[in-house]
Amino acid sequence: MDNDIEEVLYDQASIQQAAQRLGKQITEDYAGERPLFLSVLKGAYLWTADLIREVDLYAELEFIKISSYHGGVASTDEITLVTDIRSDVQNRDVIILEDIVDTGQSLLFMKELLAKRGARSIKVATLLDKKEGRKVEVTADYIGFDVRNQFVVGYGLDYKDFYRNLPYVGILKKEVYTK
Ligand SMILES: O=P(O)(O)OC[C@H]1O[C@H](OP(=O)(O)OP(=O)(O)O)[C@H](O)[C@@H]1O
Ligand code: HPA
Ligand SMILES: [Mg+2]
Repeated sequence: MDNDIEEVLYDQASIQQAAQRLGKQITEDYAGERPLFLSVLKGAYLWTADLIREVDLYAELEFIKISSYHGGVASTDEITLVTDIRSDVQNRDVIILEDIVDTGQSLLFMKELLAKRGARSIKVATLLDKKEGRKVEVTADYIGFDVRNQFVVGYGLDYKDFYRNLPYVGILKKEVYTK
């Protein structure tokens, strides 16, 4: 797999540092509260595992599965809710956990869904923020790293459902998806 990577952007150590930094911030910001972490599958599974272990709060964890890329390198602009949560988010302080915010459409979908269901507050902690990719206006509150407008994989992020198990985030060589 390493041969398919143009450049490693963030290795395990820098991702751990980002998790520690954001975990500490969330712990301070939510002191005395019991937030609900909502991890967006599949991409956010590793980030979720690392980030929440850096948070010292009575927090709950739920998973929701949505999809828009269907394995490709571009958003289909259509969000499919694959697996919903069963718990009630009404009056809850929800922290959405994402691996990446790119066009922003997945995040906007999530925010609208939670708002409609009566969440008290909604914040977002993302490992990567690709601001140049935005098609809709939406922002994250806790950001690990800003990335340029290139297709990245690893540490949860996929191309055709592969590369999620790379222990780092890297730029996928163009020839891998243009051939
Ligand atoms: O800001 P956007 O352009 O909407 O892109 C961000 C979303 O796209 C990816 O999910 P994907 O649809 O690939 O599903 P996956 O997590 O199962 O890979 C990623 O995990 C985010 O959830
Ligand atoms: O750059 C990306 N890589 C993998 N998945 C993604 N989903 C949105 N942007 C990306
Ligand atoms: Mg994907």
